[in-house]
Order: sequence, then structure tokens, then C-alpha cells
Amino acid sequence: MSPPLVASHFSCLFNEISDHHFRCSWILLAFTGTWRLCDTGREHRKVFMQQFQPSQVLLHRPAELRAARFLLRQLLDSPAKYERHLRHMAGMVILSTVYGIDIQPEDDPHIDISERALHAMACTGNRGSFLVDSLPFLKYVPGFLPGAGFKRQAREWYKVVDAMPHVPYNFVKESRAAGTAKSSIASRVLDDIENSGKDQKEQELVLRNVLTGADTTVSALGAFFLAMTMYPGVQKKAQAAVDEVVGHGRLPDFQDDIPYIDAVVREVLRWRAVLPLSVPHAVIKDDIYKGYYIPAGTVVVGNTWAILNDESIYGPNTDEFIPERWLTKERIINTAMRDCSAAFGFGRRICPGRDMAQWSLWITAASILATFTISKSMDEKGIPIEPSGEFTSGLLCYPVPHQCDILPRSEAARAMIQSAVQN
Ligand code: HEM
Repeated sequence: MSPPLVASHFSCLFNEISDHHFRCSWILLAFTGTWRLCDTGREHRKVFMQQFQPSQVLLHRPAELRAARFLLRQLLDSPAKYERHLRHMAGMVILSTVYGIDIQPEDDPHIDISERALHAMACTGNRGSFLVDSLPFLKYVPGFLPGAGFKRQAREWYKVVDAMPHVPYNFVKESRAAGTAKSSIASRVLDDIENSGKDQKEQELVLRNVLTGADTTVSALGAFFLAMTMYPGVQKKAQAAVDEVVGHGRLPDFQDDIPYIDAVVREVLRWRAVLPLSVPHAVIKDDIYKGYYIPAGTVVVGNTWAILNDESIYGPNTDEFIPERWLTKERIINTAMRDCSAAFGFGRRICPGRDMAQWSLWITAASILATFTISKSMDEKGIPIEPSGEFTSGLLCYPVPHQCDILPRSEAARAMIQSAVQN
């Protein structure tokens, strides 16, 4: 099926008849559940989705701004650890908006558990990661026998993956009971569900998948750092665009209208899709599509990568990072071109955090471009170290870590960062 066909018809196919299906390693199946659109699931998802409506997304902006500015401070203090700082920043946004948790600047236990759990999920995300996927009888081999190490590993991973949603969720429950809960997505969803008298298990299910939003944001921010390192010309243009609107006396804010940064964010999401094959769905009732009979239970995979690399839509050289492809001659976003929403999945299971994620990427990119220059590091002979540009493989892909220099653009920029965080 050609990419445009997939893009145009996927949403309706996915809308009506499909549900998540993890075609994953047996090990992952051991600890993930699917959130099927049964009647209660649908109802709870609706309550949850309401928290991500554009009007609600505005409520998250202060947390996103705080996290972006804290990231600037961390980049100033220890630029070489930039990847770690990106994780911290994305975790800070999710934990604060979803659970009302203010995380610690270093070694936060909530960040730690989600990192370990997401690492486990990344290791097992694809079917075939373990021999047991090809030889299913191995799951009956007792755990103490040689060759059954995967069972012991699965047990360890199970503990953290299981704890990941529960630790912050319990925090919300306890702080609600103590009357100290901050307003958050979880507290608002729980208020809503509690008033409707639904059972607790369903409530937990509603909040289960949200922490994965941090990891996808980290991957997209990693792609932004890679693009800025590999395309210095684009970075210069982006800095000039920020300077033109913001000037040099303050940091960017959400009300700044900077179309070039809108284009940079879209290009980041298009250039290197975080989930190149999205999340597999399973058809929940028989259907006929373009003359093909699709029986219930069929797994349908959205080829996000192919859609976002379709040159008939996004123009030539889709493998290159070219923000201009999103702009009209008047340098505003070309709304006639298809957006990059395929990066967030399809149909009614499309990522509910997509607006929040895009705004978070926007304010982070604009703030970094206003204050820092990212460039290739030099080796001992003074030759630039070229990033490999590679990404990890798996359900969720990250840029392979690359070395780069992250330097403040001026002393004024340094001072601005320091005073913004103090304030
Ligand atoms: C760049 C950032 C992000 C990307 C690329 C991304 C991408 C995706 C994709 C591809 C899916 C699967 C959709 C499908 O099944 O068709 C998904 C699901 C989901 N995302 Fe995101 N996401 C991002 C950020 C976020 C954020 C910030 C949050 C929460 C605040 C979030 C919450 C969720 C949830 C809860 C689901 C599961 C929805 C369901 O099961 O119905 N995501 N995301």
C-alpha cells in the first residue's frame, strides 16, 4: 500500500475497528496489558482525553516553561551530560503535570524508576528480541535451568515495569487523602471518576501509559540536538529567527510567534520518527478495506516512517533536515501541507499528549536556540567529530549518543539563564 493511501485511510480504519496490539517479545507480554476499548475503557479514556484538550493543555505551560529553563541551567553547568538532562526535563514535565510531583534536581526516585522501566520495555519492545519468541515452548523451562536466564531477567524487569505507574499513582492517592494534592491530570481524572463511582482498577489503568510520554519526548529532543549538530546552517537561521522576535534581553515565552521554530519542531518529528512503525493495532471486528477482507484479530501496522518520508507530500530529500519545507514563501507555516501527526499514531488511539509534547518541544528548542550554540566537538587533532547519525532500533528509537559542544552564545545569555532559574 503506498504511503499516501495508508495515511488517508489509516485513520478511519484505526478509528473504528482497531485497538492496541503489542506484537512484542514474550517477555514484554509478561508485563504489559492492552488498554482495550471496551465500554469502561472507552469511558475512562474519554475522561483522560479531556485533560489533553487544547484549553487544558494551556494549564501545563507553566510547568513546561519551568522545565525548559531548568534544562538551560543544567546545560550551562554540565553540558556533557546533556542526554541525562533531557531525560530529567521530560520527566519533570510529565511528573508535574500528570501527577503534581515536584521532582528533585538530581537522583530523583520517580525519574529513576521510570528510566529503569522504560529501559526494560525498550529492550523487549520487538518480537524476536529473545529466543523464547521463536521457540515459545521455552517459557515452560524452569527458571533455575541453564538457558532460562531470560525468565530471571523478566522477573527483575517485571518488578520495575509494574512499579512504574504505581509509584506516582500512589503518591497522588496518598496526597489526595492527606489533602495536600496539587492539581494535576491524575487528581482531576480521579475526581471525575470517583464522582462517577467506578472501580479502582479501572482508575489505575487510565493512568498507566502516561509515563511513556517522557521517553518519546526525550527521543525527539535527542533528534533536535543531533539536527543542530549536523546542520549548523539551520541552527544559525533558527537562532536569527528567535533573536528577531525575542531580542537579547529576555528568554522566549509561549506567546512569541516564531514560525521558523514551529517548522523546526515539525521537522524534528518528521525527520526521525520516534516510533517509525508506531504502535501496532489489532482489528477488533471483521472489515473490508479496498476489497481486502480483514478479519478480526489482524494486526495492522502504520508505517509512520514511510508516511513522513513521502516526497510527494514533504518535498525532495526527506532524509535531510530542512525546516523550510514547512514554510510558505511568506515564511509562515504552510497549512495546506499535511502536518506531522503521523508521528503520534492513528485513529482514536492517537497519542493524547501530542499537543503537550509539541509545545514542550517548541519552548525547549526556542530557549536553547536563544542561549546556546550546539556544535561538533573536535578531536585532539582539531578535526570535528562527525556524529554517526544512527538511531537505536526497536519500537521506540533514540539517537545513538553523540558528542557535541554546547556553549552559551554570550555572557549576557549566561546571565539571563542564571537569573531566570533563580527567579
Ligand atoms: C514527541 C513526543 C511523543 C510522541 C512522538 C508520541 C507518540 C505516540 C504514539 C505513536 C502513540 C501510539 C498511538 C497509536 O496507537 O496509534 C502514543 C500513545 C500515547 N501517548 Fe504519546 N507521544 C509523545 C508524547 C506524549 C506525552 C507528552 C504524553 C503524555 C503527557 C503521551 C501520552 C501517551 C499515551 C497515554 C498514549 C497511549 C494512548 C492509548 O493507549 O490510547 N505521549 N504516543
